[in-house]
Amino acid sequence: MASPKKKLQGLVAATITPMTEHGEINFSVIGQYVDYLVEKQGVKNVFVNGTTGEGLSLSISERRQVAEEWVTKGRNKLDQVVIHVGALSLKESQELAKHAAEIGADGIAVIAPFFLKPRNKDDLTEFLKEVAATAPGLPLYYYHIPSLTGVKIRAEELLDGIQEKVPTFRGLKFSDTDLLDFGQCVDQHRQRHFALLFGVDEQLLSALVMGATGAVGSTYNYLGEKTNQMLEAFERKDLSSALNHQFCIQRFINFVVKLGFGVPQTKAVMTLVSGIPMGPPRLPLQRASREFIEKAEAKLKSLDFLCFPGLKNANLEAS
Ligand SMILES: CC(=O)N[C@H](C=O)[C@@H](O)[C@H](O)[C@H](O)CO
Ligand SMILES: CC(=O)C(=O)O
Repeated sequence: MASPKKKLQGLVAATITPMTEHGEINFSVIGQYVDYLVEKQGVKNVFVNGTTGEGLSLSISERRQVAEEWVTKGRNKLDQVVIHVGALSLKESQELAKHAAEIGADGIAVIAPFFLKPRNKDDLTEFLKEVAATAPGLPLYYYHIPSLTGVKIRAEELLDGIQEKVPTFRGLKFSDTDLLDFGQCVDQHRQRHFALLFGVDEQLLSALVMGATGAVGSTYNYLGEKTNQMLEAFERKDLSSALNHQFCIQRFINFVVKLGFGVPQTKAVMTLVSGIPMGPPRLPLQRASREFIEKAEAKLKSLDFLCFPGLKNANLEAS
């Protein structure tokens, strides 16, 4: 049975899949990437092969290899490695779930199949149950991201009674801006101690107020330290500092969103900030433009000055 003791909390970085200029996975930098997250960003949990990791654009064999590399390189360094195993084919999801269990991952996450879609909560629960059954020792998280899957089944409804059907169910990653739905996930399931992880980084503070137990996101790769400061301020009930941190994060995200922000741009920003080459994305995504990179770099430098007074960020200077 999935161990109930290790609750997934705090920040979870949605990992990028580093690629070479030729579009192959660049496994050689993952060890360095783990160290960077832990040492420079204070982030000790990862969510592998999700949206940011282009998980659905990788082959099953690549997904297995990426998962293995994170588990291996993260050993004794990371707290939890959660592998996203969602796929259009139940068989593929099951294969990936079984593999995640074999390699010693700490949990699995599953998005709703998004081509031939579940019609309702029961169909979706059935799918999750079948995936979960192949990894009975691993906590399972539902990955709710309706803007990308088009599956709009409300999370609050899905949660209702799910543990009776999927005993390893432990929570969800909620990547949506519907705080009524998210709030009701918290409110109606207090006794269950689910991990309710928010996935819209620019709105995390609102979700913390609503009772989020943690967050999974792309920006924690490079704004992890900053976001941790927000979490700490929130913990000590210093809402005005927490809000200042959130606004600082918003200023950057708002700026890049206006330029067009997605996985290719996340890869470029992470390369810039960490110095670790993330490479281009895989088709159909196209690499970020030179213009985007220059503007994002200038913005990061100006925010460094505005939001981190007295803090020298050598990583930015070096890029
Ligand atoms: C659609 C998408 O990729 N969402 C990510 C996680 O779910 C977020 O981490 C965003 O990248 C982030 O909030 C910036 O908008
Ligand atoms: C953001 C996130 O959780 C993902 O990339 O899957």
